[in-house]
Amino acid sequence: AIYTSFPQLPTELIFDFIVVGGAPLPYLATKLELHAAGGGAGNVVANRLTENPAFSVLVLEAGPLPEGLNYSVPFFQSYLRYPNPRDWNYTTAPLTGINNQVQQYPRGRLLGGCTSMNGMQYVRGPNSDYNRYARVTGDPGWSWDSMLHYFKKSEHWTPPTDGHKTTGQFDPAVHGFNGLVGVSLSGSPLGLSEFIPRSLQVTQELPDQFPFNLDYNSGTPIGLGWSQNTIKNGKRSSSYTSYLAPEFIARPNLHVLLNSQVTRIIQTSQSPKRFMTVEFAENREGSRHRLTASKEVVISAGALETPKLLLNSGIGDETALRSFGIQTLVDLPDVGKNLSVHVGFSVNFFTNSTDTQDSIYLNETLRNMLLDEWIATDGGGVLGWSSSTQLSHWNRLPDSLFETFPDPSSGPDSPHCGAGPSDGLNSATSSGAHFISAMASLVTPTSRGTISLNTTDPFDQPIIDMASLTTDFDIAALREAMKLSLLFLSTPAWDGYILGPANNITNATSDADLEAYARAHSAPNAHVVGTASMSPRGADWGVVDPDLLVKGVAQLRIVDASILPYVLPANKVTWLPPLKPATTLPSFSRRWA
Ligand SMILES: Cc1cc2nc3c(=O)[nH]c(=O)nc-3n(C[C@H](O)[C@H](O)[C@H](O)COP(=O)(O)OP(=O)(O)OC[C@H]3O[C@@H](n4cnc5c(N)ncnc54)[C@H](O)[C@@H]3O)c2cc1C
Repeated sequence: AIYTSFPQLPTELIFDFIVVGGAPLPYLATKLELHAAGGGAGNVVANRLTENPAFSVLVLEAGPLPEGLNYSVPFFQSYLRYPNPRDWNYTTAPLTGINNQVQQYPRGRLLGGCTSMNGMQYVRGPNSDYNRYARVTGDPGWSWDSMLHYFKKSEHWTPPTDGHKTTGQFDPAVHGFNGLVGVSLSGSPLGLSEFIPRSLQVTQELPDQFPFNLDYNSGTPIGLGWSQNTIKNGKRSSSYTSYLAPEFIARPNLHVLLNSQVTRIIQTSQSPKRFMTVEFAENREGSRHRLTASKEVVISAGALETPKLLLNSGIGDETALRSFGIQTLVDLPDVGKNLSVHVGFSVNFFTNSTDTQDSIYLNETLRNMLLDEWIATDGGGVLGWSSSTQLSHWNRLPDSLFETFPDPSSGPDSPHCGAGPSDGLNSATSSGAHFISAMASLVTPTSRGTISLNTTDPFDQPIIDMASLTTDFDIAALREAMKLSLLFLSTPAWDGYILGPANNITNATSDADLEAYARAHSAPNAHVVGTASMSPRGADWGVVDPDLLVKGVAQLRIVDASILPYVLPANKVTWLPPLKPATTLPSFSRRWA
């Protein structure tokens, strides 16, 4: 059952497992299935554990349910951005690499977490990155060959809503057809008349830089291919809609308590150290409640809240904890360190096409008409697709860059940058114009940030130091990524389609100009990981072992994105702070061609 407040929770219940927060990425979901015998992850853990009627599981979620059409209609994901009462509404610490900007940073505070409000792009990442996880942790269970089976197990490949023939748009051999997370190609006609054929033409005009890739989720993502999204029959497929679907919520041994933020986990034994009790409250002023698990506490609070929760519970760096007057119960210096996040921005061009997604943002009548269609056809039409892009590409950067810098990628099949043109601005706008956007996004960042306490009040946000673009490599690499994006839009394929650039990009003529442009327009994007990183069993660094148990503690597991030692080069910009593009047309020369 789902309860919305603590008094509704039946007092006679006893829980084997208490899960804090719930919303793993698809790839984490699969990993937890890999470890189903020993533990699990967020809603996935709760689902898989309660397959066994002998286990009783409680999920504690800080936020409410995702209610309302915006959470279900894929295209409306842009309307879920800041400010949103179901978002944590964070702001970053000043971003020293991005001209000291303080930026909004979105995170879902609702059941399903970010999977209930994200961009829905389904991108697994390269095989060599999983093999690096296996190498770095000493656990072959993290290798691509081990994971592929679980990717397939978690996935429910679904035909696009328009029923078009998908031969040549994906490789069925690498997909799963019987799992719980819906994945599909676009069923939307948007951009079909011009944008998509022109984009595909680029793969013929510049096959070395932009080869066509049948399926970027096959383990070798380089090239341009058809986007795959976690959408099922034109509706968002989140960890809530899939792993907590009504047939699972009906299980008598699965309980979800909403509006309950865990404020601390409390030590219950010294040798071995156990933290089996969770303390939680509805809000800052609310009464503190406590519940104790008999088998495990499983933390799935995400890469920002998990380290904060550990630190407030006395698990972290002794010196830092002492400065806040918190007694150190487990000295784990790496809690909150190693934050790794993609960074990028969108280069926007005016187009003379009106067949772009801007029309839907600009025209309320059209929007309502499309919504009527979506409702009447139960998910059909343009709104049944995420408001990002139908094609994506991933690229390696030029070898010349690695004469100066070591290559941070996991191997030759792993990209450094993710891009992909978008038919329209990547965010809702009222600028009155039509755009084509070229995302430039660095997906192998070498900058590392931190999450640290700001105060000891668990209802205060932590200090979120993303540290984006603070290494020489990162800024040089983003500059090269930007050149690639501009190159993509410079080919004859776009003749008669692109009118000229917005955002003054033509003023950037030298590398120094491009870097300045990147620093002025970039944002750390929404794919933060690494703040409670895995390391080999017995290592004196890291926070969890490869089976995700917290080092030095028994029966306490972390199963969210914070455990990944490196961010996967597996996505591109899906969120940007609101853009304010110029509405006049600057002069434009195709200098990048
Ligand atoms: C705007 C946006 C767009 C994105 N687009 C994409 C995309 O297109 N494709 C993609 O793969 N990824 C995307 N992502 C990233 C992806 O959604 C996240 O990486 C992923 O959801 C992280 O999962 P998680 O379980 O680590 O944390 P989260 O999804 O953040 O879940 C954590 C959950 O724990 C709850 N919680 C936190 N603290 C507590 C506490 N103390 N007590 C109780 N509950 C707590 C939270 O409310 C939340 O429900 C996007 C993210 C955002 C924000």
